[in-house]
Amino acid sequence: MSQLFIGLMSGTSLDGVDGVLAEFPADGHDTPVSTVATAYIPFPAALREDLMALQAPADNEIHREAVAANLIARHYAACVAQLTSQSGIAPAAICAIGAHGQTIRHRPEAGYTRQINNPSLLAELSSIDVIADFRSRDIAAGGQGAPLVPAFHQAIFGTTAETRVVANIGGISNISVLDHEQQVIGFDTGPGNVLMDAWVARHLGTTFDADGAWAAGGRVIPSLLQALLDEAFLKLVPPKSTGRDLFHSAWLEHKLSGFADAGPQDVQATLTEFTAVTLANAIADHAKTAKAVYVCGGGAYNAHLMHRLQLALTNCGHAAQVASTDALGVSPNHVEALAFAWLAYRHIERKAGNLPSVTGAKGLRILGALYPA
Ligand SMILES: Nc1ncnc2c1ncn2[C@@H]1O[C@H](COP(=O)(O)OP(=O)(O)OP(=O)(O)O)[C@@H](O)[C@H]1O
Ligand SMILES: CC(=O)N[C@H]1[C@@H]2OC[C@@H](O2)[C@@H](O)[C@@H]1O[C@H](C)C(=O)O
Repeated sequence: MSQLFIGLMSGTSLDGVDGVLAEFPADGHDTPVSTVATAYIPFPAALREDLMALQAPADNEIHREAVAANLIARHYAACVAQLTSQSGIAPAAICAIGAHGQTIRHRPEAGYTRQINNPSLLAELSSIDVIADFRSRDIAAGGQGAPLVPAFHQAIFGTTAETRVVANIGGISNISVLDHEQQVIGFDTGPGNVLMDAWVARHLGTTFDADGAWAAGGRVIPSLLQALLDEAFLKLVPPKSTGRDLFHSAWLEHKLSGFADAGPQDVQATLTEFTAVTLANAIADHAKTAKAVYVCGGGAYNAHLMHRLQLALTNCGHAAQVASTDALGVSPNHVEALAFAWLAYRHIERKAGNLPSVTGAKGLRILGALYPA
């Protein structure tokens, strides 16, 4: 007998919610995990704008946050409905939903992080137990509350055969260094797609640079790349995490002052390089013996970025080969949602979901709170 869980993730790209319905062992072991169904519900443009506005302090936030949280819960419920109808599995057969919520503020140094959602409404609409608010307990224990996926990466991708890195390139990027001879290292490396998406929206009116084709036709501006790399967060020693709180449009505007003559396509090439170089530097500093870097998140579909990441690693004198998590049998699109299904499974099993070596928490903690169906 196995246990079924749903994982729902909507990340810093603010594009929509990824869902997976997955099967975990009945005995509490981490593997085997198998994906039964997947779904993706894009957010309408108006919700994306509301979520973007909530990333920064402004008027009447409590009301706007609550309204957006209800809408998030309704989109989450639509994603769950798609998973159950696609698979033909009844809600009553599903143990729980792990729902990440939408990050609108991440301030571990101030003692909080906020992932908006209405888990009660989601439980009401789906008739399935919901586990939510995964990050707060780790922060209560002195941790960053992020990144959380390294524990899951270790559980399903860890091996004694090689040291490997899993790099998640979503809105923000993070890495997990999986070396069976030492504790997992994991931290946010800086921007993933967030700056590239903002630049492309402004100049092409699209939500992202498909396959990195626009960036591939531009030239990297070395002095601008240096200006971007001159950021205190990048020099911090882990544990560390970040978000739109730091890497927002105003941050980019500030860096671009003095580059008024730079062509937009060259800026895009430089922003893509910035993501590749910050990832490569983090891997070179913390995963010297890694043989392979497996990329997940939407950035895995940016062919130009993948190519630049490989080049940046080679330029650092690193021998690792870059591939996507498809090579490990999990589609890059589904890794994060699967991680939140796994975190819900861990909660129900009353097992810890955090890694103190990654987040800096005082100890292992069971993550999340349960909202009964
Ligand atoms: N074909 C593609 N070409 C280029 N970029 C792509 C492509 N497909 C997806 N992306 C990028 O991936 C982003 C979405 O990635 P993802 O779904 O991993 O983000 P997320 O869940 O918000 O991430 P996180 O929570 O890790 O920050 C898009 O905004 C886009 O920039
Ligand atoms: C606060 C927050 O939402 N952080 C996200 C974000 O997106 C990527 C990176 O920054 C990571 O720290 C985290 O997400 C993944 C799922 C994590 O916790 O591992």
